[in-house]
Amino acid sequence: MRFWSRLVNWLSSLFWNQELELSIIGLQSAGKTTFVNVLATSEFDEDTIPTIGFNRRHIRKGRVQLRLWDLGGHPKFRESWEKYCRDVDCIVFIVDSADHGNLEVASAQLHKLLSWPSLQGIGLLVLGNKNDLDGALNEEELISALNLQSITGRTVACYSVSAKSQNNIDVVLRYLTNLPKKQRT
Ligand SMILES: Nc1nc2c(ncn2[C@@H]2O[C@H](COP(=O)(O)OP(=O)(O)OP(=O)(O)O)[C@@H](O)[C@H]2O)c(=O)[nH]1
Ligand SMILES: [Mg+2]
Repeated sequence: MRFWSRLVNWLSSLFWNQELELSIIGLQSAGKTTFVNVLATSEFDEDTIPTIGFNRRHIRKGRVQLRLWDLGGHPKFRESWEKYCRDVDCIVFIVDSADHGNLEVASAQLHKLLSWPSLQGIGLLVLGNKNDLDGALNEEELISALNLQSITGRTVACYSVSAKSQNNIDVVLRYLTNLPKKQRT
């Protein structure tokens, strides 16, 4: 029975709308809410306020409905990240790639989160945001600074983006809307 219902779900996903559940995490001020707003409206809105807890957002892109958890990055909200990442299809980690002083903390928080057994195998997309700013790390430098090469047992992708100038946002959107559901290895 389980097999048949899975087969029917898979076949329908080929022809009808797909839903993808994503969690957007990262330190405070990395630009998570800004990024989600840009995905939704294609416009940069400078007037974001720090996210308290989380925002739930649903964004339709073609056949794909993105169901997002935009989580607060302040230290007091980080303990709850795992709870919102357990059942997602992909974890999106956003980092301010020009904020060199916070890269070590960002890396530590990311690896701490990924060590949860409940998150084993869930795909990871790392976005180095704010590449419009001087001194922003490129993708290669980000991979090294966040020690992404040490991550095993899951699919990892990394892009340098700017929510402000919308640089590479189309590439990220293409990546997300082509993700298979429950991208677990
Ligand atoms: N220069 C530049 N500034 C950006 C970019 N993206 C976001 N910002 C700015 O960064 C600041 C923080 O953005 P938010 O989107 O609120 O950050 P957040 O990660 O949601 O922060 P929390 O909700 O506190 O976790 C705002 O002033 C944004 O305008 C970008 O690509 N470039
Ligand atoms: Mg926010």
